[in-house]
Amino acid sequence: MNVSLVVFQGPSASGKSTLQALLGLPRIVTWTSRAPRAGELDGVDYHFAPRQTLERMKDAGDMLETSEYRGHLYGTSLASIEGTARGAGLRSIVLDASGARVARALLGERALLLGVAASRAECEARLLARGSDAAQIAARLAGYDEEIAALSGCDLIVRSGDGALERAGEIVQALRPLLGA
Ligand SMILES: Nc1ncnc2c1ncn2[C@@H]1O[C@H](COP(=O)(O)OP(=O)(O)OP(=O)(O)O)[C@@H](O)[C@H]1O
Ligand SMILES: Nc1nc2c(ncn2[C@@H]2O[C@H](COP(=O)(O)O)[C@@H](O)[C@H]2O)c(=O)[nH]1
Repeated sequence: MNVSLVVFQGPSASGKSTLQALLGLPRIVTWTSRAPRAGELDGVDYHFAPRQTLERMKDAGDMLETSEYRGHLYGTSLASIEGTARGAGLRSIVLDASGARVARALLGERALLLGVAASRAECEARLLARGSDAAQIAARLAGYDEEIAALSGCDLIVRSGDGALERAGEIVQALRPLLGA
């Protein structure tokens, strides 16, 4: 069975978006009610919208799935996933464990669930470097153990350890043949 969607899953700051960018596949952009971080662009990193907009989309049946994370609503629109369900080429997406389960239910083995792991200390240091304050770091790391445990549902787990980001490039090179990418 050919993979049509690579789903990146893992704790906050484990390196999901970094690996996704290095892999260089077309990305499915999801929706969020949280504010953009410095450098994040609307329509590129996320579709940023007020919670009411996401709730209206959900009520109208326009969302494949939604998830609450640290006081904000996130969701994958049906429109964004439509081509993938029809088999229109390999794409990637970053989702939490509940979203990954929905992708698996929709696409079966055509979804490759890729777990991204890093130690709690590595995630903490990366969150700090990203400019998160102590309360934000504590809130995000509160889910760390559960998010690591949830990686057991993934097809493959990669460790995005600290140090040179070139190591992440090596991970991606190892993945390409598996994906036919
Ligand atoms: N292997 C690595 N070594 C060192 N730093 C890394 C590594 N991977 C990612 N980083 C850095 O850690 C930060 C978080 O990475 P990234 O945004 O990829 O994580 P994420 O899992 O997508 O995070 P979140 O779920 O919180 O959005 C970024 O500043 C990134 O440059
Ligand atoms: N189930 C979904 N999870 C999503 C979606 N978009 C992002 N996410 C996950 O949310 C958290 C937090 O993301 P962040 O950008 O604020 O750090 C992270 O685990 C993402 O994987 C979605 O549409 N559905």
